[in-house]
Amino acid sequence: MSSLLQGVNLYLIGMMGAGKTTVGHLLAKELGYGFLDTDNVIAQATKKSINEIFAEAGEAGFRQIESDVLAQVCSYTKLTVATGGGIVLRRENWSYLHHGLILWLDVPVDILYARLAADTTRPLLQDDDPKGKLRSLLEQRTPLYSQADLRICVNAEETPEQIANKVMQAIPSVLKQTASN
Ligand SMILES: Nc1ncnc2c1ncn2[C@@H]1O[C@H](COP(=O)(O)OP(=O)(O)O)[C@@H](O)[C@H]1O
Ligand SMILES: O=C(O)C1=C[C@@H](OP(=O)(O)O)[C@@H](O)[C@H](O)C1
Ligand SMILES: [Mg+2]
Repeated sequence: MSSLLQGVNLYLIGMMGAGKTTVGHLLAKELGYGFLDTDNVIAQATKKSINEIFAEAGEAGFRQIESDVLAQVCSYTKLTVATGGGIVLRRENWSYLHHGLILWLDVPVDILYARLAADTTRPLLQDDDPKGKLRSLLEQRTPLYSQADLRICVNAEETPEQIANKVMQAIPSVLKQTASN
């Protein structure tokens, strides 16, 4: 499969809690690729947590660092990259993402909420109504996530391993489409 992707990076996009980091790890192993998580790269580079960056620089400050990191990351090959859920917001990020194959993990809000209800590491969810916030973010971002090359819909029962298998099976169909275009 690694030779089939010919070193082209795989970028995972989707909402907070969609499983980009979890499934991304598994896909990297399957593809024989390296793995990067843009949030982890940001935290390592700044020596700050995502919460600290949002508190000190605001969302706009975080988005700038996120774009800078993505610009660096896309100069490498053979990577599976788990992105942050808001990477789709900036137009310039799409020019980087389109260097690779873009995969949307599409997960319903109820599942996202169940996974993240007790999580304190997503600053945008530190809200009086986190479920409503997830719903409005998903509504706002769906037209953007829809621009992915491949959309994988996930249900509540599917394990990360099953989702990774589903992605691996779906990748050839997208490559065929690209080749015939
Ligand atoms: N398929 C899954 N089934 C159950 N829990 C999952 C699944 N995928 C991810 N999780 C859990 O959901 C939470 C968010 O996953 P994560 O990979 O960090 O998502 P993202 O990077 O998209 O925000 C983590 O606690 C993770 O263990
Ligand atoms: O959706 C978002 O705007 C964000 C998602 C987070 O990453 P995950 O999608 O990995 O949770 C992180 O980048 C930051 O908290 C902002
Ligand atoms: Mg993540």
